[in-house]
Amino acid sequence: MKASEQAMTELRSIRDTIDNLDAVLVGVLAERFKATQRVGELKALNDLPAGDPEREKLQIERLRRLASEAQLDPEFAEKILNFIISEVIQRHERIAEEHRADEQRADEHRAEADA
Ligand SMILES: C=C(O[C@@H]1C=C(C(=O)O)C=C[C@H]1O)C(=O)O
Repeated sequence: MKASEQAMTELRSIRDTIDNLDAVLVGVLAERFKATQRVGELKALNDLPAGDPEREKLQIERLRRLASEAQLDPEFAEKILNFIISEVIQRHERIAEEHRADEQRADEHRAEADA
């Protein structure tokens, strides 16, 4: 096999691995967002704040440690986690707003029924 053919074979094989890993990433992210969706509902139902900076601090410390152990740049790992968490917090704020709007509609209904 020519050197370039060998390189192309290896390139295709590595790209297959990358495609499989991307599929795993999407699956893991989807599971994570399902879990955080439920957290958002629990927070909305119990009037808890969308964000929890204390918890985030511990998560970032832990993720940076895990990243270092896995030879992944901890700065990069922190950036990714912060990006995901800020999306989660926005979603929690939206869930809380929707919950408040539902409550308000229910109050208005009750007031109309009592009138
Ligand atoms: C999911 C939560 O809500 C927010 C999002 C977090 C996350 O995506 O990991 C962590 C803390 C909170 O700011 C939580 O409080 O556990």
